Amino acid sequence: MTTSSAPGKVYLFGEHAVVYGEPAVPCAIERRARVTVERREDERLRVRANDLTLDGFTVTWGGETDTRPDVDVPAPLVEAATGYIDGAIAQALDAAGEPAAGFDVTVESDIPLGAGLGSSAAVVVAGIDAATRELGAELSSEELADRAYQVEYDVQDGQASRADTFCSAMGGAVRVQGEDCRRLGEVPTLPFVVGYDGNTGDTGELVAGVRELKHTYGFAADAVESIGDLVRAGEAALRDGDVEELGRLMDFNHGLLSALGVSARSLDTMVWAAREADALGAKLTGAGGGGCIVALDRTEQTHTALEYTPGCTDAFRAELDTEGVRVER
Ligand SMILES: Nc1ncnc2c1ncn2[C@@H]1O[C@H](COP(=O)(O)OP(=O)(O)O)[C@@H](O)[C@H]1O
Ligand SMILES: C[C@@](O)(CCOP(=O)(O)O)CC(=O)O
Ligand SMILES: [Mg+2]
Repeated sequence: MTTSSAPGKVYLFGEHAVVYGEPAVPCAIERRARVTVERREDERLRVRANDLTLDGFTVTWGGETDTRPDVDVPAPLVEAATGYIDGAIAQALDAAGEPAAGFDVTVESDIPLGAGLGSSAAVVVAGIDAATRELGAELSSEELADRAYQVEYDVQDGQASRADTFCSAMGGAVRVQGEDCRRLGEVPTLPFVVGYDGNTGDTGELVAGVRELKHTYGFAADAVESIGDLVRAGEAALRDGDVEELGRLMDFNHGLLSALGVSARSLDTMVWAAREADALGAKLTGAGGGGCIVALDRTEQTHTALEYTPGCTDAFRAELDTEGVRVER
C-alpha cells in the first residue's frame, strides 16, 4: 500500500491566457490531495473518494466486465473516479512497463473540488506517484508533472496548460509558458487569503468560452495578450519583492478575466469585499465561473470581511507550500 500527496494552488496571475502560450505564475498552497493505492489480485479498479466537502462514494469498474455502474453520487466525483484516476493509473502502468494491474484507490482531499484550487491536478499527480511506487518504480517530479499534464489534457478535451500539474508536482511558486516550466527561486512572503463561494466552474466549458471570444473579437485576443504583459510586469515585481505592485496587478488581472466572461457575481462580490477591506489586490483563481478568489492581505481584515460576505461559504489563509508531491508512507 502506498500513499502520496500533492498540493493545490492559487494563481497569482495568468490563468486562461496560459492556455494560449502566455506566461502564468501559480503558487502551491498548503492544502493537499492524498491518494492511497493498493494492488489487487484482479485487474479491476476500485475507487473510494472521500472529499471533505462531500460525503464520498465507492465505485468499482474495469476488468472483464467493463460496465459503468449506476450510482447516485455527484457527477464530478464519478468523473474523477473514472477520468482522472483512470488516466493516472494508465500513466503509472506505462511508466512502470506493466501491461495491466488492478488497484484499490482511496482519494482524500482538503482542496475544494472544481473551485480553481487545482484539485484535479493534485489528485492526478499524487495518483501517478502512488501507483508508480506501488508497482516498484519511481518517477522524477518533472516526469510526474509531464504525465499528469497528459491526463489533464485528455480529460479536459485537449484544452489544458502545464501550469496546474507542474505546480502541484514541484511545489512553491512556478512560472509556466507553453512547455517551459520552471520553479521560481526567492519570492517575497505572499499573504494569500482565499474566499470560496461553495460553487464549481466547469474548466473545459470556461476554457472553450474564452477560445470562442478570442476567435470572434480581436479585442478579446488583445485581452489575452494583455494578461501576458501583466504577468511579465508581475515577474519583475516578484524579483523586486514589491508586494503592493503584485496586488495592483492582481486587480488588473481580475478585470481582464471578467471581460473574458469567466467571473461570476459571487466571485466579484468576494473580490470587492476584499478590496473594501484594504486587501493589496484580489482576483478570481483558476478557471472561474464559481469557486475561489485569492487576495493579498498582511492583516486579518480581508479574512474577517470575507467571513461576513453573503455568498462566501469559507475563507482561509493559504500558506505557500514549498513542497510538491511527496510519498506519505
Ligand atoms: N477529492 C476528490 N476526489 C475525487 N475526485 C476529485 C477530488 N478532487 C478533485 N477531483 C476531480 O477533479 C475535478 C475538478 O477539477 P477541475 O474542474 O479542473 O477544478 P479544480 O482543478 O480547480 O479543482 C473534479 O470534478 C473531480 O473529477
Ligand atoms: C483555466 C486554466 O488556465 C486553469 C484552470 O485551473 P483550475 O482547474 O480551475 O484550478 C486552464 C489550464 O491552464 O489548463
Ligand atoms: Mg483543474
